[in-house]
Amino acid sequence: MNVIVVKNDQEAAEKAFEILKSGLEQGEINTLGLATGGTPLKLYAEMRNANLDVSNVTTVNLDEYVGLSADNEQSYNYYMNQELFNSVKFKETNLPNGVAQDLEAECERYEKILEENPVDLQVLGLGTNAHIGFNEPGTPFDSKTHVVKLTESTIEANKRYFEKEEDVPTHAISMGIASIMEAKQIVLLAFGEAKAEAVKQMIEGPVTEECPASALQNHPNVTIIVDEAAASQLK
Ligand SMILES: N[C@@H]1[C@@H](O)[C@H](O)[C@@H](COP(=O)(O)O)O[C@@H]1O
Repeated sequence: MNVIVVKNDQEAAEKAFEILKSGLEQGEINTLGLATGGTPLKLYAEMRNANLDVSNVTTVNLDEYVGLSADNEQSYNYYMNQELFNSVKFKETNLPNGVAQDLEAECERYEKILEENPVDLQVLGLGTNAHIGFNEPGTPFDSKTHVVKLTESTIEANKRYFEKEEDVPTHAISMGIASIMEAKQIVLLAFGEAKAEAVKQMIEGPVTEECPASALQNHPNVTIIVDEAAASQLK
């Protein structure tokens, strides 16, 4: 794992953007894997301001809440349109459909998209319990796209984006750990004291399904960009 410690989230966004830009310039990125949450916001601002030509690039997102449609402001579909897709024109964009009638069929549909569009560069955030995508502790490392029951700790951490805790969906559709590990290159960002324990376990802890992000220790090309607060528990 290549670990880079930076001063703040702006510096992290610039570093991640450099990696993305050089991959695009070298024609290495046909499919870009994207994440949501607060963490990648400044990276998406860099992308909006850069005049990138991504007209040949397909995107795939990690996850979506079950029960939220694309016009719901809390949905990840809505977030991606607002933060990126309305301004940066990709060839094609993909997210799971959180309001699909048949969720199992939706997972299969999404996994097929991933098979047809192998991810060249995957951007990841990190949950406070070390989840990646919405793969909570205990998720098998061989998991593909699946329906997830969110843990109390994730609902607690994510309620800041909702009016009240009861509004946070209890389930999500997420790319599995195995789906994420298929990416040729991974860039994970994490900021703030609240992520410090998860960062430590991801990098220095044992590789175990109890710590989903520890799977990344087995990936051949991972760059972790953290600010000083998130790095504060590293040896
Ligand atoms: N499913 C998302 C993840 O993809 C995200 O990386 C993480 C961190 O969120 P934030 O960046 O808002 O701290 O939690 C959410 O639950």
